[in-house]
Formats: sequence, structure tokens, C-alpha cells
Amino acid sequence: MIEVRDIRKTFTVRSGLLRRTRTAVRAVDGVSFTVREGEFVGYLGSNGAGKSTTIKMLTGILTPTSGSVRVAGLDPSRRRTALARRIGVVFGQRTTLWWDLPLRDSLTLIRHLYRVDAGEHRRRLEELTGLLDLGPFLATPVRQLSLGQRMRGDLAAALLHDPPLLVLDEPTIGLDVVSKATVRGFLERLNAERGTTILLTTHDLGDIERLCRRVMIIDRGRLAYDGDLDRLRASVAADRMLVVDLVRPAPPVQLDGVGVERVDGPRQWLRVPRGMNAAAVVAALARRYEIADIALREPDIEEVVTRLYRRGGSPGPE
Ligand SMILES: Nc1ncnc2c1ncn2[C@@H]1O[C@H](COP(=O)(O)OP(=O)(O)OP(=O)(O)O)[C@@H](O)[C@H]1O
Repeated sequence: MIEVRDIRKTFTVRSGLLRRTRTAVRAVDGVSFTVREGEFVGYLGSNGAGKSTTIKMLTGILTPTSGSVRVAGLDPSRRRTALARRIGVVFGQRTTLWWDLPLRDSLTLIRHLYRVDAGEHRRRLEELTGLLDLGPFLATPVRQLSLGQRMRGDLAAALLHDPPLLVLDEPTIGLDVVSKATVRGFLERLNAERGTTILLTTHDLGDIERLCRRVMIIDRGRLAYDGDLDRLRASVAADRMLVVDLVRPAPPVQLDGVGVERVDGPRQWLRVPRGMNAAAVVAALARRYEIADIALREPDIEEVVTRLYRRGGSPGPE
């Protein structure tokens, strides 16, 4: 569905008093990846890493300085109009809806833009209205919608022509917990039930954890990781955490190789280094202490990604 081969994008930035100094900014610096039909892929990176520039090259807004891009069989920058019929794009920070029009009218205008047949539009709008719960605000002007409602409207707008590929740039930015859950639930169903291929850029690692099996991480214009989320956890060797509830409060427990991260009354957080057998740690604990409850937590993705950025490199070949 998406085939990217060694793409680069260099911007020339002028600076200095007379703007005579030219510096080349390599926003994307040799990135290659393939996204197959039906995949749900997360695209992560810190601010300025090159995510938006990549998305813009995939959607034809920018032409790569070098390398090749194929999306749904088309070269995006040359076939932008043809491509628009095959992909849906949502930018969380911008809306494609008409500010002063009721949501329903905005969606009707989009039907004309994509030349969707009236019957097909009615059927699709009904379906999306149900899935995204648009009913209560279809008649409301877009400018009066809450951020969460507007995002649901934007998702409907991007999907009215039923594209096989959806590209999302920060779709949950600024949304409250409930709206986030609605958007995530919708995307999950869209991918699972309709088979829509989804590429998602986000800073919200909760989105990734809930939705994506595969994650790509871009760092200073280069892919630092492309693969399975669980393998990423293992490869950066982030420690696991054992949360132990002792029967009564006690000083930090003493076990070889295990550090006590925190103590709160009878509860203690123990850092179990990757490679150490957690079952053996639990058994050793149980021999020496009276335990009321115990839970093993995998490192959260936040910690994993922070470690990867700090290390500034790839965790190794797949
Ligand atoms: N039009 C432009 N002209 C000059 N430099 C640019 C332009 N667009 C992006 N850049 C630079 O390219 C780099 C990558 O920017 P990009 O917007 O792709 O990052 P990003 O990963 O999307 O970041 P964020 O998470 O902050 O949105 C940055 O250093 C940015 O300043």
C-alpha cells in the first residue's frame, strides 16, 4: 500500500542579518519502509524528527529531494488528485471542514469534491454517523463543535469516499479521555472490520499501545526502529517492575540484583533487570517476607521510547 525507498527531503533555510547564510536542513534523511494492506502502523518521533515531512511526501504535498514514494500504486506528488480518491488524511491540528457551515453541509460539499454518488453518500454518511455518533451535532456549525466532536467530523470527512488507506497526523491531540477512547475505538474497528490500512503519527503513546502492533520510530530524519512493539520493549532492555504488597510495612527489601525503586507503606516497587528470572525473584521474596499481593509490570512504552531516543540509535537488526 505504501512503498518508500530511501527518501530524503532537504530544506534550505536562510539566516543571518541579510539572510545570506544558507543552511541545509535534512528533515528526512534516507528513510525506507513498506506498509502492507491492512496494517495499522504507528509513526513516532520527537519534535522536529521528520514525521510531518514524511506524511507530506506520502500525501503529495511535498516532493522528495531524492528517493521514491509509491502510495496505492501512485507517485503522490505527480498524481495528487488521483491519490486523493484513494486515501483519507486527517491532521489533528487543522480541519478540512467549513468553519461556518453545519457539519452535515460540510460533508455534503466533500461528497461533491470527491464526486461520490448521492445514494452511496447517504449510505456511507449513515454508517459513519452511527459509528462516530455524529447524530447530535450534524446540524451544528463546525466552529461551535468541541475539539472531540470536530475530530469525529474530520474522520467522517476523510472516510466518506471509503479510501483503502487512512493517514492520521496527531488525531487525538488535545482530546479528553472519553473522546480519545471514542476515536481509538473507531480506528480499531475501521482497521479490523473494514481492513483499512492506517498510518498514525502521534505523540500519545497510549494511541500506539492500544492500536498498533508495528511501530516505526524516526529520529533526526532517520528510522531508528521499525518492527514489533514487544520486540522494541525487549531490545532496549528496559527493566520490568515488580509491585509487591507486603502484609505489613517494612524497610526496603534486600534481594541480590534487585533495586527498590519506591516504598509506600506496605507496597514496594522493585526493579527487575531484563534477563533476570522474575519467577525466581518472586520465590526468593516469598521465602523471606509475608506477601499479600504481587504484580509484574512490563515497562511502559513511554520509558522504552525515552531510552531509545537517549541512546540515539537503532536497537539492532530485526
Ligand atoms: N518548510 C520548511 N522549511 C524549513 N525547514 C523545515 C520545513 N519543514 C520542516 N522543517 C524542518 O525539518 C525538520 C523536521 O520537521 P517535521 O515537521 O517533519 O518534524 P515532526 O517530526 O513532524 O515534528 P513535530 O512532532 O514537532 O510535528 C525540523 O528541523 C523542521 O524545522
